[in-house]
Amino acid sequence: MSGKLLSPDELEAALRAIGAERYHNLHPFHRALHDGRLNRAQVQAWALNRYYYQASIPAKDATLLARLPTAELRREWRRRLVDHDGDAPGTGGVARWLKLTDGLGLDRAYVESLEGLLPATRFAVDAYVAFVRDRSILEAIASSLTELFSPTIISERVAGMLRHYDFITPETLAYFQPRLTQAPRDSDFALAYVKEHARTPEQQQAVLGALKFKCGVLWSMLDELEYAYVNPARIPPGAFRPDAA
Ligand SMILES: O=C(O)c1cc(C(=O)O)c2c(n1)C(=O)C(=O)c1cc(C(=O)O)[nH]c1-2
Repeated sequence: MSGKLLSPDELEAALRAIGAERYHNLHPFHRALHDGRLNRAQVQAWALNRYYYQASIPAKDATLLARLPTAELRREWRRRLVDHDGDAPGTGGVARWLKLTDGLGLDRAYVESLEGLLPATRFAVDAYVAFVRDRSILEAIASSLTELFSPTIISERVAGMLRHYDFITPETLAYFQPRLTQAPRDSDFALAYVKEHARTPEQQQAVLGALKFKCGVLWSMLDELEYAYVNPARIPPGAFRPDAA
């Protein structure tokens, strides 16, 4: 499908419309998480699976960084690596995510081993990393644009989880606070980039397709969490079992 050439602002509106329709804040598992309808084991399963997403983001950003053609772009993108990996042991977003899994009572070595992952988590996250590796730079940058919508979901999540779960504290949710400033900074850059560089109908459709793909990555991770851990729970063989942890 080619379609007509959109103005940069029409392209932005089309991207935002995709988020309004497809972002994972609309998924029933997220609604249940934020509204306090999950038990501790189900929150554990969410955090354990999301760990793989968090831990893979810097690898995804490193593959893109290596392909970026200018120092200016690389300088912008390398900040993301520092945000996630930190610049010393124990710092950065992945380390802060492990504070969440610690706080939920999960064994750190077990989380990091990835042994308890749901198969669909692995498929979805690996597909995202491969997409960013294999597609055009424009599509790779566009696929990060779900972050346009993440500050809203993160604010809802932090407020909702603190209100509803007695096993959640502000310290365990420390991961999310810096994201409220990092995500808008990152997505402002990515949005300006795609608005400037998607100059043909084909490129614009590719950008829109990249965002739809990414929404599907996030959505499908929640689909399997719901299938596996919400009654009637159908946990795949080998995946995290709360009763056995
Ligand atoms: O909590 C969330 O719902 C959420 C969503 C997303 C996203 O929309 O991809 C990211 C994050 N968090 C996040 O913490 C994060 O570091 C991040 C990086 C990226 C990316 O695609 O590069 N997305 C996200």
